[in-house]
Amino acid sequence: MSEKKLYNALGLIIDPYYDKNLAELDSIKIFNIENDIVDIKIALGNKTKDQEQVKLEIAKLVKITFSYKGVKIEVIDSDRKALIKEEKYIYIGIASGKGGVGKSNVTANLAVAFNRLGIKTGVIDADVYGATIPYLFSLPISPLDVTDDDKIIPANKEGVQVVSTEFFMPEDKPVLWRGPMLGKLLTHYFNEVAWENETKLILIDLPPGTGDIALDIKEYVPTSKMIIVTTPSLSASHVAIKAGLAAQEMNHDIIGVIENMSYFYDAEHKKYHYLLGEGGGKKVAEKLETELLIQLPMQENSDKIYENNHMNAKMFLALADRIKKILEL
Ligand SMILES: Nc1ncnc2c1ncn2[C@@H]1O[C@H](COP(=O)(O)OP(=O)(O)OP(=O)(O)O)[C@@H](O)[C@H]1O
Repeated sequence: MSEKKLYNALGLIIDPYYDKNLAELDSIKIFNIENDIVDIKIALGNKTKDQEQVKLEIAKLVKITFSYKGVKIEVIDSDRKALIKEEKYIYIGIASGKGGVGKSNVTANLAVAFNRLGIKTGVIDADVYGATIPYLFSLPISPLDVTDDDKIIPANKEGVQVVSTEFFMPEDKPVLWRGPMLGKLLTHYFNEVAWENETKLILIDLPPGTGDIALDIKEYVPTSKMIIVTTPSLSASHVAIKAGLAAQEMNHDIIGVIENMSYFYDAEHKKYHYLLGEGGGKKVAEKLETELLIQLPMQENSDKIYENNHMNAKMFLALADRIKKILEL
């Protein structure tokens, strides 16, 4: 009887990694008691600190509350694939290193291009400090609805499904406040979004930087891939290389490099102007031993989704098609 009670009580312990209890997550894989020693084999999220917390809770319950002599706890499967249902999607992080290189613009327009190719795509705007995706899509800023089982229903524009921290951030809160909120929100974005049926790709607009969240995605989606955005300039490419190398160290598979704002084409005089220099994208691709996927021109009024017949829209279609082939979609 007490065995059953202990098993039930163990099931109520929360795995902070998923913010769900062990019973819901079906985490207890083996539960055996012999000679007053409880033997537990358990599948947990991949974060050491969270694992230690769960182990401590288990030990307290077994030894103090239920007075067993001893407990053996083994984490047998920290692979979240089995636990996160959304692994059916391909997640692609769009990273840049330096801010302002057009990462959000690329993410939004690439998502539209994938949809135009018939590949249903969602966007997670994880750039808390410069969340621009909702504005690029002209979406109203208000909290998104949730389903009966508490999943976030993405906003939808141009066939692209969008979730953004911006929808949930009170306007008057300072930017500093956003950091602590981020982990919590990201956990939701990777577990609790009601993406439409047949969604294949999820693009993640990452905050600029070479560390923290950009790389932490691995914590949420072990299989996520990366695209690095840079401009041709030395300063941007230098930081992009750092971001890419750090991502590779975390075993992220880098699909390739996008060079944005590569040149300005003066149609009247039929002349190309390389305003930000040349060669940044090529250099990043070489260093990371990956492909320079495309060089996108500078455009006036680029804070938008390009119309179907716009030159940049055509280039984004070609880019989406290239990525589709690389991913064998
Ligand atoms: N191809 C382009 N031609 C001209 N301007 C561009 C181009 N791409 C982006 N921009 C402009 O550059 C600015 C920065 O773009 P965006 O917000 O997409 O960059 P970002 O890398 O996501 O920046 P952050 O990470 O700081 O949010 C915007 O004003 C955008 O309109």
